[in-house]
Amino acid sequence: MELKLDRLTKQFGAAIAVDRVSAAFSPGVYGLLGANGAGKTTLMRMICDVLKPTSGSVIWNGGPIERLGADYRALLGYLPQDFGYYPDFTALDFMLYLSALKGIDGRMAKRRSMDLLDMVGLADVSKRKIRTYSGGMKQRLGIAQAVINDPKVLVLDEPTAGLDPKERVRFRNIISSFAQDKIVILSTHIVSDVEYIADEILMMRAGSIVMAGTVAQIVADIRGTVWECGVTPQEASAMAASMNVGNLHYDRGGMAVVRLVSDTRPHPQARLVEPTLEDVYLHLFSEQSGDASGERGAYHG
Ligand SMILES: Nc1ncnc2c1ncn2[C@@H]1O[C@H](COP(=O)(O)OP(=O)(O)OP(=O)(O)O)[C@@H](O)[C@H]1O
Repeated sequence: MELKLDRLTKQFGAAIAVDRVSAAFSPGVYGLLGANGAGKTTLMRMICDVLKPTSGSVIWNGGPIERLGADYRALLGYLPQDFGYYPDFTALDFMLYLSALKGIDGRMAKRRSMDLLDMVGLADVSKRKIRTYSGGMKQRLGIAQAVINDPKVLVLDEPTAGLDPKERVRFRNIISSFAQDKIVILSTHIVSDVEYIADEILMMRAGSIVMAGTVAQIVADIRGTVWECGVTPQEASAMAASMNVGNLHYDRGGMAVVRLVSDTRPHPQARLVEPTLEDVYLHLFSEQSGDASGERGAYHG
């Protein structure tokens, strides 16, 4: 079971939204991390065969998906960013409706719909109209509908948008439980959404995958360059203006504690600290970090 992207490219007029992305996915959870506009949605829409690439291809088990057509879509589950929910349907009716569209027969559809609604914690409210659901409940319904056909490939585009921290945790746990024997690709710009559940992280910037690997591999890349130091507020402002400062907070004594990425010791009091995925993200996506894709070279699978 393998999904491959081969120099996948999408151009809108003169703008290149996705630029020769190559990657290979086997069962597991992949976190596609990138700032707004990095090209995540465009990439996912091509993976789901709802947007034709300008060039390059998506290959499922050795065959380009444009040749597989409906056979490929039958093994795909997709939660788009702007998912339409039919507010006057109940969750159960909505699941049954989608089951019918996917050719799942009546009795089986009902059992599976109820099982999935139960799994995402909506069994008790399955007969309530979707318009009465909170954002988190709608997102959980979004996941349930995406897996109604027991997909081999599950693509979730910013599935945690609008969720509170508790719902995010719940959502991550649901995804982890679904992920066995499936390829799950999940896009987000929130590091903690994927830090704990992704087997592999793909960092996307300006249409390219600029880094890929396990959290440990990615983090190792900047080990020895993440510093923390306590400085005066004036020093903190000067550092923020000229260096790649990530987190900054003021302690009770009025001193600033600055966390930053720098190849050299940024301040006499600075001490090296263990890097996190958030440090890598802030480093890659900070405006001052220069062209990280050029610096590190785009990753082509
Ligand atoms: N249909 C379109 N026509 C023209 N430009 C587009 C179209 N879709 C996307 N783009 C452009 O392609 C680039 C990538 O957009 P995309 O939505 O894929 O990014 P993203 O990483 O998913 O961001 P977000 O998290 O904001 O959705 C952006 O510059 C966007 O304006």
